[in-house]
Order: sequence, then structure tokens, then C-alpha cells
Amino acid sequence: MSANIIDGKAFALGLRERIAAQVANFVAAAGRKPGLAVVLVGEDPASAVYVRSKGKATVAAGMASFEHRLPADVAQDELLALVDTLNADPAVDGILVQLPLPGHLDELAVTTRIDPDKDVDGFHPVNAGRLATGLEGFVPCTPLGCVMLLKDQLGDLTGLDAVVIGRSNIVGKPMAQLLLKESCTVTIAHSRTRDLSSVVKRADIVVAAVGRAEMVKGEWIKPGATVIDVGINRTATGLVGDVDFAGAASVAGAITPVPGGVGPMTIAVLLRNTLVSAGRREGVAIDEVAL
Ligand SMILES: NC(=O)C1=CN([C@@H]2O[C@H](COP(=O)(O)OP(=O)(O)OC[C@H]3O[C@@H](n4cnc5c(N)ncnc54)[C@H](OP(=O)(O)O)[C@@H]3O)[C@@H](O)[C@H]2O)C=CC1
Ligand SMILES: Nc1nc(=O)c2c([nH]1)NC[C@@H]1CN(c3ccc(C(=O)N[C@@H](CCC(=O)O)C(=O)O)cc3)C=[N+]21
Ligand SMILES: [Mg+2]
Repeated sequence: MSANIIDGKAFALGLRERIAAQVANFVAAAGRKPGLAVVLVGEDPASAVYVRSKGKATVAAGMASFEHRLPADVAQDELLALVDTLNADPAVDGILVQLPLPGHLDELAVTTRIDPDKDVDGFHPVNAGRLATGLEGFVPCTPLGCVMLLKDQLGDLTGLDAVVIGRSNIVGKPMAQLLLKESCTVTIAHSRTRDLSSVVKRADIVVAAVGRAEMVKGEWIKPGATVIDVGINRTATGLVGDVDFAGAASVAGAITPVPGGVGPMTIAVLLRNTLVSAGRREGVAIDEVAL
């Protein structure tokens, strides 16, 4: 058996085209562009690459991109003051503070300072609570992108056994919430899980969000299962995911590659959330079903 390779890059490009079409409608109705502000603290090269590609994708979709670069030793108060300014700026519909932040800065304090209605990352506790209780809000981009790929691949997810490996607030936990919303039977595994391979073996859907290169082995995968690899690990041989791709691809029904799988979806969903935010803030209808 050889798995279908899920082309997240192609899916993300299609999504970005559909977003761009609705951005044009928004501009005609509201008389301004949706705006995304991205804040980068320090000079971490990987973060700088992400921020640059987010800015390019934002402009390509017809939106306004506001980039703010602060020195690595910026004071917490100064960063919070910038967030306050962006919260108050009517041209800004979405605010993203690139994580991780340098160690002297309090990530929770910064995340919590962002207006929940401009929190296009979906990291604010208010948005986590909205997701958990079924209220409208913003859903973290990476898990939402994973669900889009899963539904495109499998259709209705009802009743499927899903295992999420990882329980972070930005990937694992919201991923589990979204799969629950799709009526999957959800198991969340983590570093204290006993016999991880047996837990994974019963899953129709495996989402790996661990941050350990090629940790999930092909022998753990149930034949025909769908495997979503969120991991981004830089190794001597290049970029690899959390799943042993060659091993898993020989038993899975479908699998996302790294690169070219989940990563491009994260950026496309960020643009989606920014457009949705702009529509809510201006009272302009966005056709979310068509996105
Ligand atoms: N493609 C994309 O767009 C994105 C990719 N990523 C990537 O996804 C990965 C996960 O990111 P993130 O959630 O932020 O990472 P975190 O480090 O915040 O969380 C990792 C999770 O994996 C669990 N874990 C660690 N070791 C093991 C193990 N041996 N067995 C089982 N579980 C384990 C941890 O468990 P415990 O809680 O017990 O410590 C934790 O819950 C990273 O590679 C990151 O780079 C992240 C965001 C976006
Ligand atoms: N506030 C905040 N929001 C985030 O969403 C956020 C963040 N901080 N910090 C870092 C993580 C990571 N992340 C990725 C985005 C795109 C790719 C991506 O496009 N990856 C390409 C490859 C890129 C490459 O070659 O390095 C791919 O997988 O094909 C990966 C990872 C967003 N994150
Ligand atoms: Mg983290």
C-alpha cells in the first residue's frame, strides 16, 4: 500500500485565491483593506523567515501588512504599549505577535493583552474558551488548517477515532477541540502517555504535534489511516516532520509531507482569520462556507 500524499501547499494556494476574491468584495464594501499587524521581537532567523512569508502572502491577498520589529532586549512595557496601539488602530483587524518571545518577556501577558476580537492567532484565553464552549471566536490557524485538509481528504469525520500527539495550547489542545466538534472520538497523547504506539495504532486519524524529528514510526500506524504531521524540525539533512514519512507512507491511506503539508495551511488560515475579523468589525458579510 502506498499513501495518498496530501498536497497542503496546493490546497493553501487555492484557499488564498478564494480569500483574495472575498478581500476584493470587502474592499468594495468597506472602502479599505483588511489589515494584519505582525510583531517580531529579536532577530531569530527562522521567525524572521516566517514573518516575511506572512507579509508577502498578506499583500498578495490584497490586504494591508503592518510589520513591527522590536529589539531582542525590548522592555515588556514597551511591547505591551505597542499591542495597545494596535488594539486601538482601526486599520488593524488582526494582530500576531510571533512566538517564541525572548525569555525575559511574559508570553501569556502579551497574548492576553491582544483584543480577543483582533486575535487572529486564536491564542487568547477568551478565544480558547470560546472554542471549548462552541462560541464564535478565532480558532488557532494550524489546527484549523489540519481540519480543512482532513475534511478535504475524508469528507465527514463523524465517529472516526482520532489521536492527537501533543497537548500545547497552540496546536494539540485546539486540535482536539476541533476534532471533537467534528464528532470524532478523540484521544490526546503526550510525554506521559504509556504505550504510545498502541494508542496510535487504533487511530483512523493521527495528528503529530510533538517537535521530535521522525518520532512516529510506520509500524505504529493502522493500515489506511490518515496522518497529519504538524512537526517542523530542522536537522542536518533538512526539514523533517514528527513522523517517519517513508515508513508511515507505506501503510497510511493518506499523509501530509513536511515541507508542503500543514505549514502552508497555517499561513493561509491566518489570512482567512484576518478577513473574517475585518468582516465582523465592519459589518460586511464574508461567505465563510465558500472559503
Ligand atoms: N506547521 C506549522 O504551521 C506549525 C508547526 N509547529 C510545530 O509543531 C510541533 C509542536 O509544536 P508545539 O505544540 O508548539 O510544541 P510544544 O513543545 O509546545 O508541545 C509539544 C507536545 O508534545 C508532547 N511530547 C513531547 N515529547 C513527547 C513524547 N516523547 N511522546 C509524546 N508526546 C511528547 C509534549 O508533552 P508534555 O505536554 O507532556 O510536555 C507537548 O504536549 C513543533 O515541531 C513545532 O515546530 C508548531 C506550530 C505551527
Ligand atoms: N504567533 C505565532 N503564530 C504562529 O502561527 C506561529 C508562531 N507564532 N511561531 C512559530 C510557529 C510556526 N509556524 C509556521 C508557519 C508556517 C510554516 C511553513 O510555511 N512551513 C513550510 C516550510 C517553511 C520552511 O522551509 O522553513 C512548510 O511546512 O512547507 C511553518 C511553521 C507558525 N507559527
Ligand atoms: Mg511552544
